[in-house]
This record gives sequence, structure tokens and C-alpha cells, in this order.
Amino acid sequence: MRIDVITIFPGYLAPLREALLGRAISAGLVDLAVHDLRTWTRDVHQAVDDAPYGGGPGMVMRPQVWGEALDAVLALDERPARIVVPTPAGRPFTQATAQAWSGDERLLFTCGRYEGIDQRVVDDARRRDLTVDEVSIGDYVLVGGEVAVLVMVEAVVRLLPGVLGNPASAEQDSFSDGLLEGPAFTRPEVWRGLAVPDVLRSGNHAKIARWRRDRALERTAERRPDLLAALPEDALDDADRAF
Ligand SMILES: Nc1cc(-c2ccc3ccn(Cc4ccccn4)c3c2)[nH]n1
Repeated sequence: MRIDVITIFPGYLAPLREALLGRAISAGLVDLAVHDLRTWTRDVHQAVDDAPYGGGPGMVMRPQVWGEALDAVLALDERPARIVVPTPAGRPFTQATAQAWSGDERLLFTCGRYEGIDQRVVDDARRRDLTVDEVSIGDYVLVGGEVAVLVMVEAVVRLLPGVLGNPASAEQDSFSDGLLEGPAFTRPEVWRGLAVPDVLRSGNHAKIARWRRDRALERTAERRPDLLAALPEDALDDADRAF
């Protein structure tokens, strides 16, 4: 997978080259290119923003600079790209989104700042039949798109074959079965007077699986009843319902 990121703060994306994602890049599983938006400015001040039409607080990012940056970065590779625009006004980015995007050949992230990017940049891309997804990573407002890109790239790249040492952990993700993950434990058996639940040391894998499922159902019911309500009819078996 090729990933391009356009931003006025390239340094914000440095963490993508650390640790697991850094190893995925070194292993050639991901090609990452970060581009400074100011490369495509033409004025001495390298202006990327201007006052909003209609008035209002803050500034808006200028369409000309973004248009030239997008065209130039798209042209760097012939593979079709999904253009991703992080925004508080976007459709929710979920595990299902990450799963869907993990099959893409190329992702191109546009990091806005200020009050966002002139809407015509998205409109122009869509009328050229480019795939453009405006997405939100949650119901809170960030200062720019870079942190959202870090979140989305991590969620997508960890799903690529060969990235996670243990693929099972991606399959058993929270949300992959629609439930939150239950509690996890490791050594020591007793820590500050708190013991690991006996069932987990019983070696009885059926009982352990049942216990873990019950904890996941319990936690989901308590913290995310919306997820429980959204489960497909056949997602819960009789034992689940008995819980
Ligand atoms: N889930 C999300 C995504 C964002 C996000 C993404 C990109 C940009 C570019 C600028 N801002 C600041 C801003 C503030 C006010 C209204 C519009 N935008 C962003 C915020 N916040 N929360």
C-alpha cells in the first residue's frame, strides 16, 4: 500500500516511522510519502489560508494551493488513490472503515488546518471521478487533520498482511465481533493482593472462552449499549442471551 500525506506540518507525521508502522515501512509493506503543502505556494509569504467568505471566525485554506498539491501528488503514482479528508463534519471512521481501506492500493490524506479546506477542492476532485472520503475520527474538535491521520493510518496499516506478528489479534479485535474486549491479565498470579480470575488458569479452554465472552458482553452492555443494540440478530447465541 502506498500512503501519501499532504500537510503544512510534516513533522507531525514522524511517529508513523516509529515502531510497528516503521517496521512495516522498512519491510516494504507500506510506502509512506509526506509532502509539505507549502511546496505548491507561489507567493513569497507561502500563504495557504485566507479569510472566509461570508465572514466568521478563523481562516480557510485556499483552493489553488490544495488543487495543485493534490494534482501533483496524485501524479506521483499511477495507482488509483482514495483521497481521505479528515474533518469534524465527516462520516464516522470505524473499524469497518479501516477494514475496507486496508484493501486499497493507495491512500492520500489531506491534512487541513484553520477552519478547514475550501469545499471546492473536494467538489473538484469528486467531479473528476476521484474517490474522496470526508471522515471524522470522533465527536470532538481537533486543531488540524494530522492527529486524525495518525489514528487512521495506524488502524488501517495494522490490518495489512504481515504487519502484526500475530494476525489473530486483528481478527479478535474489539469491534471485529461487535463487542468490546474484556479484561486481560498476565503474571504475576497475585499483584498487590489482586488475583487473576481462577478460570483463566484452569486450562479449560471452553470455560475460558465462555468467561471471556461473558466479560465482553458485560462490558459492552455497561459501556456501549449502542453496540449491543446494533448487533445482527444472529450474533448472540443462547448462552449469550442467558448472560
Ligand atoms: N474528528 C475530528 C476531525 C477534526 C479535524 C480534522 C481536520 C481539520 C482541519 C482543521 N480543523 C480544525 C477545525 C476546527 C473547527 C471546525 C473545523 N475544523 C480540523 C479538525 N477534528 N475532529
